[in-house]
Amino acid sequence: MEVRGLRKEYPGHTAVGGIDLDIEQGEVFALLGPNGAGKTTTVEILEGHRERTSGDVRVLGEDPGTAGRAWRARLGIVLQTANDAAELTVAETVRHYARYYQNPRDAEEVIEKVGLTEKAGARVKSLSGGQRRRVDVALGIIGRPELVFLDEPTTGFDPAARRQFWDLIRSLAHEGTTILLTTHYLDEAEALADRVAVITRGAIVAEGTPQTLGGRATAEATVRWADERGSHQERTHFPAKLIRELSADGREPSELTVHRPTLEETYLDLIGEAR
Ligand SMILES: Nc1ncnc2c1ncn2[C@@H]1O[C@H](COP(=O)(O)OP(=O)(O)OP(=O)(O)O)[C@@H](O)[C@H]1O
Repeated sequence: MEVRGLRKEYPGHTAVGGIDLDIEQGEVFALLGPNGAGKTTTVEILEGHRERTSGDVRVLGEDPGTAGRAWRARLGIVLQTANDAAELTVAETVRHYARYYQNPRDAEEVIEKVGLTEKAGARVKSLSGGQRRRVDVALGIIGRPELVFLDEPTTGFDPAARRQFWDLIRSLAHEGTTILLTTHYLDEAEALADRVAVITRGAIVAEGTPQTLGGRATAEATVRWADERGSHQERTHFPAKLIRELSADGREPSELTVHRPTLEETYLDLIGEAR
């Protein structure tokens, strides 16, 4: 996917102010940013669900503004919640959506992948919020999409369901599916994404791997340790050198830790929020 100079203007308000993005096939890419930053607007333009004001956009080789049904069938879109089929059971709903695609995944397999096998016969409307969200995910992947858009996919999931969902995303990526995800959970971005971009006020302020975003990997480290004189901490760009000095002549500094900014701290710095 290639995006160049993407802009979306609303009367009196620029929601997306000219962003560039390149996402490779098979990549898991996370879009991070505070409420109102422009993530959903961007994603909806890429999905072909919203018109852009200007900029060049290519998704699976086509312009989402003009691409047709055949293109759409190659996408998997996890909507914020498809409640229209709530009277149907989980299995009926998934089978129903499968019929829209030429080469769908097996419905039972997808239900199992999202961890709803025990609820396959239950009506969608009887499910909990997190279970419904899993149905949304099932519907997003039933058509064997080449590219999946996930807008805050794990909101409302319990911790075990999130871990299970992460495994599912990893297995899709392993099969070569491209994934574009928005999330407010930094641990989710760190666990899943090959690359992340931070968007704030309609602009991308940083982009990179979760490990290196915003200079994280080489940021000043805080080294903490203790000795007979008490606890110490020192900030340094050269933690290994400091530790070599501390452990000279065979001493072993106790309670030794090296802390570099977490993804969350880096993110909060980037969006200009005080830690
Ligand atoms: N139809 C619209 N008309 C006018 N302004 C809009 C419209 N849709 C979105 N906006 C504005 O565009 C900006 C970006 O919104 P968007 O939904 O893309 O943010 P977001 O990053 O997805 O936020 P969140 O994390 O809350 O989902 C916001 O300031 C929003 O108020």
